[in-house]
Amino acid sequence: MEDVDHLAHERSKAQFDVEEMKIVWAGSRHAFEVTDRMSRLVASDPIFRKDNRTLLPRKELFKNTLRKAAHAWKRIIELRLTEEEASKLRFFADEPNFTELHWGMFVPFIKGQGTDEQQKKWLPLAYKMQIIGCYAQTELGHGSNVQGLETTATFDPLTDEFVIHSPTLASSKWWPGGLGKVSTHAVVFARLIITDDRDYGVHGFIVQLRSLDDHLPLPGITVGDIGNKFGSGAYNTMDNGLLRFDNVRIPRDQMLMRISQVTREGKYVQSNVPRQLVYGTMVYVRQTIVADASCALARAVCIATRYSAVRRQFGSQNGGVETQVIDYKTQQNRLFPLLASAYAFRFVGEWLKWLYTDVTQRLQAKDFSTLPEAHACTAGLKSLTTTVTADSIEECRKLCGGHGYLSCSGLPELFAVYIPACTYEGDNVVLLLQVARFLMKTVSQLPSGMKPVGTTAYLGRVEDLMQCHSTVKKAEDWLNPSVVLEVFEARATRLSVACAQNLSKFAKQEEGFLELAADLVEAAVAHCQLIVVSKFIEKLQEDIPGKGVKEQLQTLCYVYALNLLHKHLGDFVATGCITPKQASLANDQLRSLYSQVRPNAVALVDSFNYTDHYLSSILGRYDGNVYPKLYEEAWKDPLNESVVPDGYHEYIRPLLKQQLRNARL
Ligand SMILES: CCCCCCCCCCCCC/C=C/C(=O)SCCNC(=O)CCNC(=O)[C@H](O)C(C)(C)COP(=O)(O)OP(=O)(O)OC[C@H]1O[C@@H](n2cnc3c(N)ncnc32)[C@H](O)[C@@H]1OP(=O)(O)O
Ligand SMILES: Cc1cc2nc3c(=O)[nH]c(=O)nc-3n(C[C@H](O)[C@H](O)[C@H](O)COP(=O)(O)OP(=O)(O)OC[C@H]3O[C@@H](n4cnc5c(N)ncnc54)[C@H](O)[C@@H]3O)c2cc1C
Repeated sequence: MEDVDHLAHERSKAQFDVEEMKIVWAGSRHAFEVTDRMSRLVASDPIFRKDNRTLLPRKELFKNTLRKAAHAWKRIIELRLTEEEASKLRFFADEPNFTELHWGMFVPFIKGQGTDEQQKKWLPLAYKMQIIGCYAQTELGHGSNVQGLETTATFDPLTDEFVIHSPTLASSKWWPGGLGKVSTHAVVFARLIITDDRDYGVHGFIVQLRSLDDHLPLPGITVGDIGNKFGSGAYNTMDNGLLRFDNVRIPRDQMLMRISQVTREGKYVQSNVPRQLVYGTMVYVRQTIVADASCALARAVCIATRYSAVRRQFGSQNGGVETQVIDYKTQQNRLFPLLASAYAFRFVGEWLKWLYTDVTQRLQAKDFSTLPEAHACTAGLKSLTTTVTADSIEECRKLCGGHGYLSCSGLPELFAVYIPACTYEGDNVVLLLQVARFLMKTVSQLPSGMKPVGTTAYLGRVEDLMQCHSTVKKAEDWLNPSVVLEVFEARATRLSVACAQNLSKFAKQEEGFLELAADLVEAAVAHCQLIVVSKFIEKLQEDIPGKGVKEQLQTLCYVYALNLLHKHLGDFVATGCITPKQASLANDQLRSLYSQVRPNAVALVDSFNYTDHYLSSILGRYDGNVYPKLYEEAWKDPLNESVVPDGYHEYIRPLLKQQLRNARL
């Protein structure tokens, strides 16, 4: 009972309107209403229970996932859910499975790359799940280097077909989710080869893999699961697959032909659009991954914050209660920046969604001017937010001490499910190098008078930003958005310009890129952090209703920015943006901001509006009733089904007897 009181007391200290903050977090009143309804629907349905997930062997685990996915689809149809509601329902069901790839990559790929006729043919089948699709790009030998893929699609003019073939072992498709055991169809990336033996590079094709009658692989197709992955439960609910083609024939009209076409005569026709549009689905998914990062981070932070308020260690005097661990400054210094990051990533995710919608509309009007920026922003922010989120989930585990290591804390499985986000949809370092390429191009165009726009507009003020020195004289001076923004802009500019100057010393730019890659990645990170800070500041310019809500967000914005400044002090001081004295004032200010966050911390994580079902964590329970539930949970473990364990007679008893005999000798 004592623990329950702890959280009620915490909630009573909040200095803002939690219900209004829930709406800010959700993005709108409508989004809040849908999210809330869907999360409760899932939580109240016993088929979606997940407390036994880490204990199931793979085959049972997988079958159970299929059951849940089928049940989710049944509910979506029965309740006539909208696309938005259906996607929320799948999100809260919280179990990686083939439907993510079907709805998240297969359908978007056909929408983005298919002609009107192709969309008319394939989309209705996919929407009704009469076919199930996946995204088969990566191969055993190549993932990052998409241009290096080896699968071939050779046009045969005699039969008007493409022949899909895996010429080497390394060309086997490897990793696609949903491929191993479920998908009937795949979008397959293959090198297009036309009769003249000319290689036209990588293109997307729809290939049927399994019979729609008995689910057996079609002739020429070898397909299976790639095996167990990191952690128990976790991402093993997904059938990541392998796939080989032995001269499999598909009709010509199964090459996705919105961007380029092969005619009946075998002529290659390139529409008047950049060829990079074939990567469009990756841009789309990277943008959704940024939004998901804030959810995963918020989930870990919610668990760690509630538990830190419940957990007490040391400090008891005269038999009184001990100190809540959340009151230790070290705990605050580790936890509150993560809380601030969850909010920061939420807002930058909202902005990125806007950017993606904007670039999509422009592309439809044949305006390709913002495509490079959209690629750089989605790649860079995907990299930044997933790296921070993965590291932060592990930090939250440590913040929960020993109990964080228990499966029932929810953190080990969250970590195991989340960490591949640093790799899929582009390895995070490879993606940062793309951002660096974009920055170097922008800097190199400055002398010709080119005015950068969008997220690189600050580089247009390169001369000022190379010179400026922060004016901060006392700690409170850091509580000024333009002061904060200026130092982040100056640091990003100076790191980029230094890289550009070093690059110019190389005779061949590509050699310079290889040699300076580590510095280039640091410049890219600085640029991406600046985007997050600036979008948080922009969010604060909006009219935000609700008592105290804006003030809390302001505090979190400064925590986010000043903590980054503290962590990357080397950059800020070495590039001369701030002095060591100003850095120390920033740290003083940060400490005082932690004191402002402290009474609001539990309410700030309540604002995520997560159900106990979604959190699946005894440490993060809404009611804070941790110890009795931990005790109860321990007894549910299969090892506790018998008092004396299996194996006692074979292995423990003889050992003990042996010891006894030895002792008597
Ligand atoms: C219950 C919990 C749930 C958790 C939440 C999960 C939800 C989300 C579901 C996710 C499920 C995961 C599924 C995973 C799927 C996958 O992983 S699919 C495979 C993804 N693969 C990759 O991302 C490969 C990464 N590699 C690349 O993207 C590219 O090859 C590259 C490295 C970016 C480019 O290499 P390069 O050789 O330089 O490229 P070129 O092809 O030569 O292009 C050069 C120019 O093109 C520009 N460019 C590159 N990419 C794009 C793009 N996408 N859009 C626009 N422009 C692009 C590039 O900047 C160059 O431009 P210039 O310099 O101007 O020439
Ligand atoms: C859980 C999961 C799900 C996936 N789902 C799918 C899917 O549905 N469909 C699909 O097609 N693929 C999928 N993938 C594959 C995924 O997209 C690739 O694994 C990813 O793009 C990374 O490529 P890679 O494996 O070739 O890594 P590699 O490129 O081999 O990376 C290995 C190391 O080399 C470094 N490196 C590589 N190139 C460079 C460079 N140029 N400069 C500096 N360092 C470099 C990387 O940073 C990394 O440290 C999935 C992967 C995972 C883990």
